[in-house]
Amino acid sequence: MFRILVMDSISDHGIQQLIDAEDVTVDKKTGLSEDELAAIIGDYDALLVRSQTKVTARIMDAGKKLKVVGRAGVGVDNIDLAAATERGIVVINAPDGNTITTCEHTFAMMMALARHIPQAYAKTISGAWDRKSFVGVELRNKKLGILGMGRIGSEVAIRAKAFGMEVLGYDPFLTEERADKLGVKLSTVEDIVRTADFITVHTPLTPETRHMISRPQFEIMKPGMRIINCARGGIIDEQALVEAIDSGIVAGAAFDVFESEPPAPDHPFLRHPKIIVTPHLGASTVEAQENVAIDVSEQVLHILRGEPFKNAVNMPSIPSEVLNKLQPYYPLTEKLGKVAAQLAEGAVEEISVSYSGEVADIDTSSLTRSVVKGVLSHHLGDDQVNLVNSLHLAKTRGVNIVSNKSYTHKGFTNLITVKLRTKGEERLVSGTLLNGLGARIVQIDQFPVDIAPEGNLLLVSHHDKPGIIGRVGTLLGSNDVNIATMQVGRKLVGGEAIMVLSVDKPVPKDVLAEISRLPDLKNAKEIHV
Ligand SMILES: NC(=O)c1ccc[n+]([C@@H]2O[C@H](COP(=O)([O-])OP(=O)(O)OC[C@H]3O[C@@H](n4cnc5c(N)ncnc54)[C@H](O)[C@@H]3O)[C@@H](O)[C@H]2O)c1
Ligand SMILES: O=C(O)CC[C@@H](O)C(=O)O
Repeated sequence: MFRILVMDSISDHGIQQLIDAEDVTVDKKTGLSEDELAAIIGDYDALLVRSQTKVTARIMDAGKKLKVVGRAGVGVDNIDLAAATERGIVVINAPDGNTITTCEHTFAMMMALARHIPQAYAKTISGAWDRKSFVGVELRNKKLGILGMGRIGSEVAIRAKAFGMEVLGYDPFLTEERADKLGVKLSTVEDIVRTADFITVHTPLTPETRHMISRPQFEIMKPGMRIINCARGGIIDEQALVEAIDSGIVAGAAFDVFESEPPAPDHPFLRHPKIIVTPHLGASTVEAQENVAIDVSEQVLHILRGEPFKNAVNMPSIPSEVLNKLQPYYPLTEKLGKVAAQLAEGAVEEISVSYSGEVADIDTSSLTRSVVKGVLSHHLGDDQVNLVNSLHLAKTRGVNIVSNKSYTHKGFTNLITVKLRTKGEERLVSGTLLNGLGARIVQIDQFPVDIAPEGNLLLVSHHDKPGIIGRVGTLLGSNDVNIATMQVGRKLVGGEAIMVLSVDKPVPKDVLAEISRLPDLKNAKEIHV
């Protein structure tokens, strides 16, 4: 008999199949402290949570029988994924069940913002009859910029078209074909920021999306624009937003999520007359809560019964004899994917992985998953992609995956080459495991190099002429950026070349822009590995 613990307010109807199952007993609890949960979790095979319960390493250590943690929702920020993976505990989520509900909440917020509904309601019930203070704007013919065109962003786009809005979308995986199908103009972040009347964000919170809308973006916005966040607190810089509203750039904002939840009682959003808020209600409908609970219950039963399952967001344990052979290649393959993702511009259409030498003798399918994980996690966030779901996520985004093997050695005992094709270009990065030195990148595009894939790398494409290396070094030095190592790769004397510098701290954006403007320099890009 399997024992399942259901925490938080998960829909009773949604978990009915668990209650009905003959091989399962279900206990429901809410509001337990970490100590209280740690004291009882040892009796359970599965734990179901929403976002309230924090599933920490300590809880997992106490959960000696725990095989699966189910998250009734999308974000798994409340679950320690690394700890679960280490302990062989599968973490699953329910990524589809609350898409429509959250999209509808976004629309409710956009309309409430356009027509001042919360403010007008508050004044009316206070006894006033004020029709002058709440003149709104129509959505029709307005430009809506959507940052993040995944499940929720795409649904928002479809509804915005029905309201007669012109929709601009940006997402690293949005191809022109898909944008056309949705009736969305494929745009850049800058385009959206400069021209949109309304902006709504639907990305995960990752290092790349944290404060993706901050002071520099507010400064170039169309005066009178409005902004909505029903995704994750922190994507929009809260302090910078308040300043932009107070200086008259932004006419109003609607937020369902906060950088810290619940927000402190003195949070400036809670008193601002032009900001409307809800307490993370995006997924809170009867339907969505049933959907996510049904989805997660179904998968938990599969896992407990040893049947195939979907929606795992971490890696289940692999038999040790297989893992021993694969283990050294995982960090290399994931890093190759991450580097390739940062080299390529535009939506990724194809990821191709070639294995040659010794590595070709192993079953490389999970290494290909690891490359794809590296590519996708750069955009989707490390907590959303893993070896189990990376190919599935690539497929749902229309990314083609190709892999091939060659048993010749090509100068290295083992060599893995990742090619990324986007609409406009194909970028290549090759790596190897060297005895004693570990993972090395040995080729970028047509240029041979020898770099440890670690930390902050600065990649500079230039013409092979005297003085360039010195000029780049001086600029970095005068801006207090220390160079740890440097490599130059070229095919021909005086031809195209690249310089790869490993630097001790991230290069400030303005310094990067200054480097890009140096004579004989084609491009400078920072890559984080
Ligand atoms: N308010 C709520 O209650 C609620 C409910 C459900 C989901 N969410 C949140 O909404 C967000 C979107 O959920 P989803 O189900 O649509 O996820 P999704 O994974 O389907 O879509 C996210 C999209 O963001 C894109 N993206 C990543 N980095 C980007 C960048 N720098 N610029 C532009 N796009 C980028 C990804 O490529 C992806 O397509 C998540 O943060 C999720 O946690 C909130
Ligand atoms: O209401 C919830 O459980 C949070 C929902 C949402 O933020 C999610 O990530 O699915």
